[in-house]
Amino acid sequence: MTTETQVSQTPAKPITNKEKTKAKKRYLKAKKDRRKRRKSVPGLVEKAHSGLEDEDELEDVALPEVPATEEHAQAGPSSNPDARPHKKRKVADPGLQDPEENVKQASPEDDLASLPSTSKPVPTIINGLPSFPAPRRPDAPSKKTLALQGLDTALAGAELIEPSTVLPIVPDEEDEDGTGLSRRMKKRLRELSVTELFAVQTAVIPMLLSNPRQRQLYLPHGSPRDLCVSAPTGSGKTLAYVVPIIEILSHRTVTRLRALVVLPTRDLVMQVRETFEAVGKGRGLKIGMATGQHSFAHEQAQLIADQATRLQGGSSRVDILICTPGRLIDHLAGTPNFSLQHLRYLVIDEADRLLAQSFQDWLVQVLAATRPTAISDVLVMTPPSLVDVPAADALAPAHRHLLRGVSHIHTDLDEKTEPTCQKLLFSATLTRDPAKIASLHLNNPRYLIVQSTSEKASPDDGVLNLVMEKFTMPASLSEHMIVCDSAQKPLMLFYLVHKHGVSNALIFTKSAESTNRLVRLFDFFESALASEKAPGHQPKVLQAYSSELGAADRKSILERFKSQEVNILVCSDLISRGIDISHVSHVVSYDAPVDMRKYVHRVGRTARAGRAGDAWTLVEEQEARYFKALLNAADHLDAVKRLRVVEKDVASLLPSYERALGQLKEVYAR
Ligand SMILES: Nc1ncnc2c1ncn2[C@@H]1O[C@H](COP(=O)(O)OP(=O)(O)OP(=O)(O)O)[C@@H](O)[C@H]1O
Repeated sequence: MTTETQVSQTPAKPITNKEKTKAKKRYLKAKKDRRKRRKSVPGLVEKAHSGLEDEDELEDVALPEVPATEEHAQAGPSSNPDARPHKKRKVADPGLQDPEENVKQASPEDDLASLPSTSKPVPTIINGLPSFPAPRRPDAPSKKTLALQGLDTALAGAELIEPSTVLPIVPDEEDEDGTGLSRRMKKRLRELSVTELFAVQTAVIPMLLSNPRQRQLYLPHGSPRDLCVSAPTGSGKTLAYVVPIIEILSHRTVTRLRALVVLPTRDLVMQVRETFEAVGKGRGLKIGMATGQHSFAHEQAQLIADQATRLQGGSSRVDILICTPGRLIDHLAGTPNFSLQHLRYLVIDEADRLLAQSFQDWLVQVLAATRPTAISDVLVMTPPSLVDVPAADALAPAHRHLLRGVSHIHTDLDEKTEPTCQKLLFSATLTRDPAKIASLHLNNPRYLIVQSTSEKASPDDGVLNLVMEKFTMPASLSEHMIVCDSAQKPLMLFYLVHKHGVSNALIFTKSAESTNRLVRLFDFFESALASEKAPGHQPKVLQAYSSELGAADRKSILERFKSQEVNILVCSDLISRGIDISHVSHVVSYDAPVDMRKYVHRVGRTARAGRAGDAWTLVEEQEARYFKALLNAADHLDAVKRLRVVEKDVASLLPSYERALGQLKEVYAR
């Protein structure tokens, strides 16, 4: 302690300049010697790098000796003895140099000079070891490549059908045209004004009818191939499945539930039922519906002949059942003898919408019901009062092993039996989701895509368009959009109605609230306009159509619209899918759709079966970017023409509009 204090207290002896110079000389000499020694001992640099030398030495060793480029390496450190020592730079690319190698880098000028004309990075040799070119980030795969990755092989090999394809129906000769249609069916179709088959029908009908084996009701030793069809709105998908089902089921002797058609809404069920009734007229097939419109007991009585006896083969009053998924599940769970074992066809129309509905896992339950279950399961599912007497009654071939009391010894010669249920999926916007497709357990499926192919298009393009949601629109459809302030939307609608002849129209809004408000304003506007015009002026009749209305009201409104008593229906997306009203000549999206699928289905309510139609979308200014991006992503922006409306275009409507607005405000104030 004292020593330390003493030392610290002793004043330091000043070092003279002469002594400083001597010390420096000694230091430089030692340094020079060290360098000489190091040059004579190869591998010292590496040693230094491994931390055996002190930092000062490392710097000295590395700086002049490591060239950054090949040129420097070849020239060697002595090629330019006058060159200024390079400044130490940070290693720019960690992939190019090991950051731990504290080596000197070339100056930027040297870098540029040393780059070959191709400007590609040149391997650098550091002390004999090559350094590799800087790793380059590979180009991102194109959207096309990504979209085609992991595709279902059946989808990748989809068959494309040109939308303009038609096939005239030759009335007299049976199957002269290769369609497999009977003379009777051709006659019926002509009575219904169907004189030619549309594109989707030319592909689907022969596929289901022309092979005699396919016409059988049971195919237990070779299940039929399933079918997925994507075709534009209004292209005739309904007849594509209704006609073959009627043709094949007409050969049946006993009534069994052999065709099940699942649709997303009650309105669609009724519409498809009408088509079945019309095409199957006089064939003796019984067609039933299950939508929940009637009481459950009433529906049970309509569907099942014998609910009292437990029949393993099931019991059915109908050959064809058209239903919504919810009610179907109710019957599977709670209707005795309701069985899907005899199903020959399971049709899922508007398939993408239905597959998106997870309601009680309806699809899993339906598929399970088509397959044979173990006898123990049958007994568990049977109401207790019926357990004792499971009477065998015409089990489907794939279910025969469940037959009680009949012993069967299995041998190697037994062929495996499968249910004969053939799945047919239809949509204008078929799903591309591999998980959803997988959930259907499709049997060796075939994909058909109705889509125009340009000469330049590759065979992949059709599939790619489907996968990338570039859906085909009806050729006879004209599309327009008006970008306006949100407050101007009602005025723009009135402008379309009165200046562009928008009538026989469906107007889509985003909510029931929006529908009600619009209908009120429209009524006020029409009365105000009528009071201004000549006495003969006929105001337009507009009616709301929403889920808030009862089934009977909705039916009556649709009928009044079909008979053109009502000129315009204002509705939600409830009827944006599938509804077929031939005289709809205009569709207005009063509130712009939020996705491309919705857009496709809405505009598809017009321009059906080759008829002309116009679709209009009112886009609020703040939505314009999003809406255009949506169309652009589907390669559809160019098809939608922008209509610019200026003040003078709407000037004559303004007085009535302002009066109507005043009246609406009063109503809401109350
Ligand atoms: N071959 C045909 N000849 C004449 N009209 C036809 C023919 N096929 C279908 N139609 C008519 O075309 C209209 C549209 O048919 P459908 O409702 O089956 O279309 P869709 O493809 O199911 O449309 P969406 O995808 O909108 O449900 C119907 O009115 C139908 O009667």
